[in-house]
Amino acid sequence: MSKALQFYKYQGTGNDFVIIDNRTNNFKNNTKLVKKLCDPKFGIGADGLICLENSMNHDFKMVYFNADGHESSMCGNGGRCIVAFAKHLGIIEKHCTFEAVDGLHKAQIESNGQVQLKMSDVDEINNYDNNIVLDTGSPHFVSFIENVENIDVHKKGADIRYSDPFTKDGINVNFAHVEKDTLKIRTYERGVEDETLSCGTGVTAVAIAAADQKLISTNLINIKTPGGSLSVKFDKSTSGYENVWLIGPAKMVFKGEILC
Ligand SMILES: N[C@H](CCC[C@H](N)C(=O)O)C(=O)O
Repeated sequence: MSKALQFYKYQGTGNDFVIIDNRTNNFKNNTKLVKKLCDPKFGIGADGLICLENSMNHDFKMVYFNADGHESSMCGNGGRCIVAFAKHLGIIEKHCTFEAVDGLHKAQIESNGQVQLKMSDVDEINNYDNNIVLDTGSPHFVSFIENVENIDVHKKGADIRYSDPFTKDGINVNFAHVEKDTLKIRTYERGVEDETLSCGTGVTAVAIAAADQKLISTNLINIKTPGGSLSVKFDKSTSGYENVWLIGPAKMVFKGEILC
């Protein structure tokens, strides 16, 4: 017997998510169900699915699933969207602290509706064949190139994501171009296994990699993705980067019910 599931659809610079208010714990996730809900033909369609759940000591808890149905690492755009959703539900006003897979995140909603999300500190940055590998809550491979418009992101991204040493755990692959202090980025996302219009942890990774490579001279960076504009700010720390914030829009597109 099918049951009606209430859901909300959000997007943050075109990275889109099914969001479920699961404070009652009624939504029993499984890989097959999450994959179907994220499917554009047999379900709602999204890059990922997010459950908002109760937390003992903080405003709420975020549980993130990639479109392949598997629970995954931190989602920066999804983190900004769940904050906007928590405000919609009346759980928070302007500031919040929530639990996620990579620890606690502070966030605040600006008067223009943009959401500032505090990301994890970055303490390890590795070079790999003139590229950069780092983790901003999700693992990222960053390649600075001349022309991001013409690259085949799906093919080149999959080639790297399924190559040793990345094939076992996967990695998100970002192609970026620096123009003065603005970055243009396109991302192949693990777990979507395709290019997404934007990737929040990816944008954060590229901004920090550009600073670490001294390709930019500021610590407040404007980033253009195919889905829209984001900003990243951070401070240098003794071991890497801290006070890392991802800033940008997070919008409810629609809400609905789906039989499942
Ligand atoms: N697909 C990513 C998680 C979501 C990242 C992205 N949607 C973001 O905004 O950070 C991974 O499996 O590492």
